[in-house]
Amino acid sequence: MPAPEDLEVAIRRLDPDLPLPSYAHAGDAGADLHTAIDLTLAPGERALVPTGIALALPAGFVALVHPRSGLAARHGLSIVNTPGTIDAGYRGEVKVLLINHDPASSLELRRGDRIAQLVIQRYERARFVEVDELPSSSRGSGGYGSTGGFGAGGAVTGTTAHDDSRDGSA
Ligand SMILES: O=c1ccn([C@H]2C[C@H](O)[C@@H](COP(=O)(O)OP(=O)(O)OP(=O)(O)O)O2)c(=O)[nH]1
Ligand SMILES: [Mg+2]
Repeated sequence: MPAPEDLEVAIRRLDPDLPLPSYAHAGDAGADLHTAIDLTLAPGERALVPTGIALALPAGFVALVHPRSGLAARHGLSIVNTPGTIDAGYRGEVKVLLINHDPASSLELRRGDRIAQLVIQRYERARFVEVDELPSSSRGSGGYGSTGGFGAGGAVTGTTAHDDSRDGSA
């Protein structure tokens, strides 16, 4: 049931037999997206899955493609590029880059299954202003566990983390 304050978003159904994205409950942030195809994902396999819709978001809005937590918890299904970014100017089919993270089980999805959810939100465009020095802050360049985690872990160091030597804080 649309509320008067709902944002109007133009949508094209590229697949006339699939339902439009819909919110399961009032107050939900995510509208569920459906797969337009049957597919089976082997353990570790990924696939770019069509949803049968195309959008024209109003200027200043973005749609983010998020995983559904139930499928993630039960089957290890996620999205490789989570959250996927649907730009306001994009007019092509919305697709979902699914991945089966389960180490042992294949996952079968049927056309029409709800595979992901679309969260539409406002965004800011930045004007990047180059400076020689950034304003100081209490965090500074501390990150990657600098405030402590669980167990004995401290800040992450080594080649997989950000190389601090490039920002002068090493
Ligand atoms: O999960 C996604 C992510 C993106 N897109 C579409 C809409 C988006 O506007 C476009 C480009 O996405 P992105 O900018 O993330 O990809 P890119 O690799 O940077 O491609 P491009 O060079 O086209 O910007 O692809 C999807 O349909 N699903
Ligand atoms: Mg891009």
